[in-house]
Amino acid sequence: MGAGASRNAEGGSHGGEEREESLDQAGGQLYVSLKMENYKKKGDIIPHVYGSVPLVGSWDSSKALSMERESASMWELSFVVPPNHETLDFKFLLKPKYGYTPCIVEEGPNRLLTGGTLQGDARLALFKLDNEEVLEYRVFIKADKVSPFDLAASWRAYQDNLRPSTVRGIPDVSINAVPETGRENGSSASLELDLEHYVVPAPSISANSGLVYAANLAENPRSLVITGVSVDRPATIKEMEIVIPDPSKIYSGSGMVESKSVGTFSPLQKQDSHRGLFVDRGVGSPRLVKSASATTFSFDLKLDSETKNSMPAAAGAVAAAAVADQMLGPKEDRHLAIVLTADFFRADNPEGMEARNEVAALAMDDMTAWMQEGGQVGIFDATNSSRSRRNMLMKMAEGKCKIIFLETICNDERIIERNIRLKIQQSPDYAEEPDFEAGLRDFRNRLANYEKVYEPVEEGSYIKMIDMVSGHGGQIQVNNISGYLPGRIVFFLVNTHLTPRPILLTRHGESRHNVRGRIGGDSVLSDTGEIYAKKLANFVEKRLKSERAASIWTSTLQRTILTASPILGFPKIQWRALDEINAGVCDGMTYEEIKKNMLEEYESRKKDKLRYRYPRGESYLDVIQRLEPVIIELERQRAPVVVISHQAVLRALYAYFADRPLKEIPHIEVPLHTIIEIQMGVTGVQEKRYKLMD
Ligand SMILES: O=P(O)(O)OC[C@H]1O[C@@](CO)(OP(=O)(O)O)[C@@H](O)[C@@H]1O
Repeated sequence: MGAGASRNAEGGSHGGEEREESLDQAGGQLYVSLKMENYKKKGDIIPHVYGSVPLVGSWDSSKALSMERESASMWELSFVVPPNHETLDFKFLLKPKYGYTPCIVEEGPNRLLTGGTLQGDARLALFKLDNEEVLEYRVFIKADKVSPFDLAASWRAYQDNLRPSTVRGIPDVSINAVPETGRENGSSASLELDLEHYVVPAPSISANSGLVYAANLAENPRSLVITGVSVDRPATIKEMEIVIPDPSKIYSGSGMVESKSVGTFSPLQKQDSHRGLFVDRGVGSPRLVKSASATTFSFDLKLDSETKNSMPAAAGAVAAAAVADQMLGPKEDRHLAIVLTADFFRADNPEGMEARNEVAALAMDDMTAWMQEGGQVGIFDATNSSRSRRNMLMKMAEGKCKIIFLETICNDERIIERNIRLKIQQSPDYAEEPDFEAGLRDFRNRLANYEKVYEPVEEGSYIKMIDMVSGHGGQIQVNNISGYLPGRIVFFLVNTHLTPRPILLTRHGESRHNVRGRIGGDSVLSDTGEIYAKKLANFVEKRLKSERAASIWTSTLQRTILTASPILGFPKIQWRALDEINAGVCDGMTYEEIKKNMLEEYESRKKDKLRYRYPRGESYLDVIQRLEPVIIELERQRAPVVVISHQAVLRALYAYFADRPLKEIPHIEVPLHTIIEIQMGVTGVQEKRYKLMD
């Protein structure tokens, strides 16, 4: 493992107190490595470990952790002790390879690890067999304080070397191999083969079930979906966009993030009644509307401007950056626009050109008006492939917003071909074209027309993303970009992609605190919660059976870790950022108790649940802010992720993907024992819910 204060069975310390303390502060955890050595051949007996924490069976020998054979004579087991368990009592026991009995517990007192130090000096484990024979094992115990980064690095090393790690239990990063004997889920926990059986409609308030959020309709070029003009096929496709921030609107005197919103503006939205308002899930944006006629469009903008005093759905990442920008960045960069390029009318069609410029100007006007009302980052979604068009936009933006052009270039014929096909299949542009081949011809002609007028961006501030779609290699060029928020936008763009993959969100199984109506805390699962954990494992096994690269993310609280524990065969990663909202002084209380003993607090929360911060705890806005790295990491992942977290946290995450307004977040329904599947991909974001328990 990586750096860390290390103590071995001899009680020697390999790291100073100072180092240990700094690891504690960095969220270090105790990584325990146990080895047992015995040269006598006892192949039918397997050493196990059981002890005082749920990870090692809570003194239930049937839940003891089995050690792995490291060599002919050596057995090994590694695990990470939950941060809340300062002390770990444990013992070794022997179990037969087949069946549970006899189960022979080692002689002598319990072994005790306190704060990383082993008490006592028991370097032998003695087991009395039935025939009075004593079986002797040499014991090696090592306890290291490790940071989550060390654990993540160990997982990466595992991936690089394709060598199964023996780390098990509940580390920040762990891998549970699927045992040869298969799962031991009880029958009450097994699921139907057909997962569709468990599908339930999303609650009406979320209103997004079955609805496609038109996020990034095609990887390249996004804006081509808005056109209906015929031309030839180019070898490369290019596009650009602009973003506009207004940090002045996002920072209130109270020190909280007050507002931030991101919008996507397409010139064609003004004239094409088929088109929906684009939603860029990555940065939050105006709400999706199914029909974006001029009226709907302005109505939608109005909706957004009404929320100008609130940050839009889970835009914590950008908001944090914008707050910093406000404090640290240049004051003149009030607004920022990202402009898409790649035109759709023929250059030799003067009427078309005029109409096109007119709608572009109208959309730009809309965007700047929206900014005046509180909008911060706007995405001007058009092709803008000629210098003259870009000049026009820059002139219009003068004194109103800062423009960053975003040009994406794709030289990969296969990706272009895939996108063209997706476009014909899924875009409303071709909804009324029954002949797929005719659609293809039309679109290829259109692309050829873009090529004729295309002039690479070489002016102003720009970001060029070259061949970055596949996730392998590629290049990003950044010119004349400064300020915290533009920097964060670059960071976001580098990490985001449209590879289709599901994200499964679920709360932990019912906890004992849930049963008693107590908030927060770190209780274990109720019996019902344990059944859910098994059903979830069953579900994940079926749903992700061919997805070996998938991973399971939990918080650092027991109820999520225990919910994840029956899931086998996938790496598990703990995130402190996924911990439940910190209820501060109210932690462990029921809502009734808060009302009775702290009426003012109760009322304040009721009045403004989003901004209310528990004394010595957190607000929803705080939770949203701390989710930034999780969101970026979820955007970056190309394989499925199962996120097992908590009510408040999942409300915020869900709102980000479903593009729900900020003010709704604290009230979004995220029931227990329900899986929300978010399907990410080139056609936007789709949602499906599964309810595993009645
Ligand atoms: O913001 P509210 O609606 O109080 O919901 C958050 C609460 O949900 C709870 C359950 O009441 O979350 P969870 O069980 O998912 O960890 C509390 O721990 C938490 O304080």
